[in-house]
Amino acid sequence: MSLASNSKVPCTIVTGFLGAGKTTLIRNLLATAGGRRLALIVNEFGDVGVDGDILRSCGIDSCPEDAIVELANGCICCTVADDFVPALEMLLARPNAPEHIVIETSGLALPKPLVKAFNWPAIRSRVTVDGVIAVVDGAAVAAGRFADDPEELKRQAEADGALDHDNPLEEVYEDQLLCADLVVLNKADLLGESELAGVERDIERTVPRAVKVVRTSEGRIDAAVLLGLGAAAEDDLAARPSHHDAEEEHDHDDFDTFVVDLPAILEADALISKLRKAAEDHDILRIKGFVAIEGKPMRLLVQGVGARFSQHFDRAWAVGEARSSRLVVIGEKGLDQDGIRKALNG
Ligand SMILES: Nc1nc2c(ncn2[C@@H]2O[C@H](COP(=O)(O)OP(=O)(O)OP(=O)(O)O)[C@@H](O)[C@H]2O)c(=O)[nH]1
Repeated sequence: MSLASNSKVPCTIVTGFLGAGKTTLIRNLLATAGGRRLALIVNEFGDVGVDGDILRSCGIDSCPEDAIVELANGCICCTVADDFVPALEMLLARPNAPEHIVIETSGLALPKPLVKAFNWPAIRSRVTVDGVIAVVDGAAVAAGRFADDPEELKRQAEADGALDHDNPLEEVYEDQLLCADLVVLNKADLLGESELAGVERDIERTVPRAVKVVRTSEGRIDAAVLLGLGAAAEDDLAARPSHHDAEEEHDHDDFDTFVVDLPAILEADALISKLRKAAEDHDILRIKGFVAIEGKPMRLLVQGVGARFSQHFDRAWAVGEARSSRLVVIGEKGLDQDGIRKALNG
């Protein structure tokens, strides 16, 4: 490695589909980073910053709150010039410059445009992509979330003879895997050995080059495995094919997001039942946010991935903080916003 590349600040890009466990993995990484001075860029597709809030509340000395930049409301792959590069420059200019920068992309972001940005003159002499880590929701892969729907393909073939209308989820999932230096097969706790082996085969079929796959539960993997891969991915773009290589620009037209503000909640379990039913009825991909329960001093963090929900009180409402309930909903284009709002407000 040359002297110049030695002096570059290594950056790790954490990618992975909606709800795969990126924030959970990064929380764990912060806790095991062993005093290394870190900074974070956290990107959300929906316009309520939930992940940044979760990570800020970790209270880890080596990653103070002001070293965490949140870029909500869209995918950073589309706002590289306006948001991502300025955020990186801002972190590099901090008086206590970070030793390593971790970037959590939104679950719908394509990692390749971000890796490409590391070749921009404004930053190329100062940063390098230490590695792209793709977090995979093992349970979602095993359930066929990212596979083409054979029925739909058949229907389209009969309608217009076209066979190229892939599942849009598959396209995002594959783009993320194809860019990876390390694949973290997460949610292993939800799968048996044969399902895990099946998901591993699926990953190997998708990624033509040899990429290490490690199994995890709750993103528990030592920081030493994640940081220091030394990939310099920005010098190696040709090995990372994307479904969007031929396009100047891409969009995320296949997906929709909106925010639901809820009235006073009396009881958490009843809310979760309602959310689960709405997620099933409307095929919602992701729901997350904070909820105020009447009479409770703590706020409830609600997380839904497909129809799987979890919730816990994550911290007390601060003095003067508005106690409101807001959830981000993400799904494929055509989500029935009115129907979902009605179901949740009813
Ligand atoms: N059972 C199980 N649940 C997990 C695991 N890892 C994460 N989760 C849960 O999955 C949900 C989503 O986890 P996150 O870490 O927020 O996922 P994410 O990839 O950051 O989500 P987005 O940023 O919205 O794309 C949360 O409820 C987590 O507690 C795991 O290994 N096993």
